[in-house]
Amino acid sequence: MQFARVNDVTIHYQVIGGPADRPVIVFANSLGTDFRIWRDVIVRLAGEFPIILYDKRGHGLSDIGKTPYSIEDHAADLAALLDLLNVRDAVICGLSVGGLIAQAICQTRPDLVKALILCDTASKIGSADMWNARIAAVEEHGIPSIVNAVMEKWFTPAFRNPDNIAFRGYCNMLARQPNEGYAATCASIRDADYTEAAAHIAVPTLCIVGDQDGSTPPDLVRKTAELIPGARFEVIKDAGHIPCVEQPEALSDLIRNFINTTNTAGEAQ
Ligand SMILES: O=C(O)CCC(=O)CC(=O)O
Repeated sequence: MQFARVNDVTIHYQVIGGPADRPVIVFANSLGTDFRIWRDVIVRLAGEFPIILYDKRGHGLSDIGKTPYSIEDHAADLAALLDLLNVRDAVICGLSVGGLIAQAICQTRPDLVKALILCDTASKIGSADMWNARIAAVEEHGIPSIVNAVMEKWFTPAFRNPDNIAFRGYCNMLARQPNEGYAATCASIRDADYTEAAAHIAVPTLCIVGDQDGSTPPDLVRKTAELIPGARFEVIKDAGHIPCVEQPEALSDLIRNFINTTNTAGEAQ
């Protein structure tokens, strides 16, 4: 296990070595998850690319830190971690709030970003009312009280079969995140809007969405892709909000193909 101290929080991360002449892929996960959600993608891409995974503050084995947070706080943690690891020009693959963090870091630290993969995310996610209701539910009754509702957005009905032990495991993953870190991250999503910034993204970008995503549906992700100059847009079949869990092969193929067809000068071919 690897831990780093950045911005007064302990961050849990993992580095998986790969060919030095290939870009580093940095995976930033979604609300209420830790970096284990990428496992089935990592086993497919390991050996082809160096890989970095991490738990954002308030999630997994990372500290909760001082709350509330902003997306810029999350982005500053990731930037500090990459500085510590001497990483520049990475491909940042962000899922949902991880995609907001990727958009933020693109603005604040463009030297760290060679390309963006925005997975099941948007330039703005949800409304203030929706996030305030979610924060109130978590503060009053804890994350377990919202697990069933959230799972309907995360996964397709086929995956939500009660006999699917992986489904049970991901319910546990969400329920066991710290309430305070989860609620603080909800507030950071509520307050983030990268709609104006999207037009200024100057790196090759791939936007991906599961066809049954209930949190950031295909139309929302398509609209975000349309705001970003030259962005590609792909839909993964039979997936909800977390395609790295439900359709890891399709997602890995899209990531590999995107990187392999993006030249070192930073232009999509
Ligand atoms: O998944 C995220 O990072 C935020 C978007 C969302 O609303 C997902 C959820 O419902 O948990």
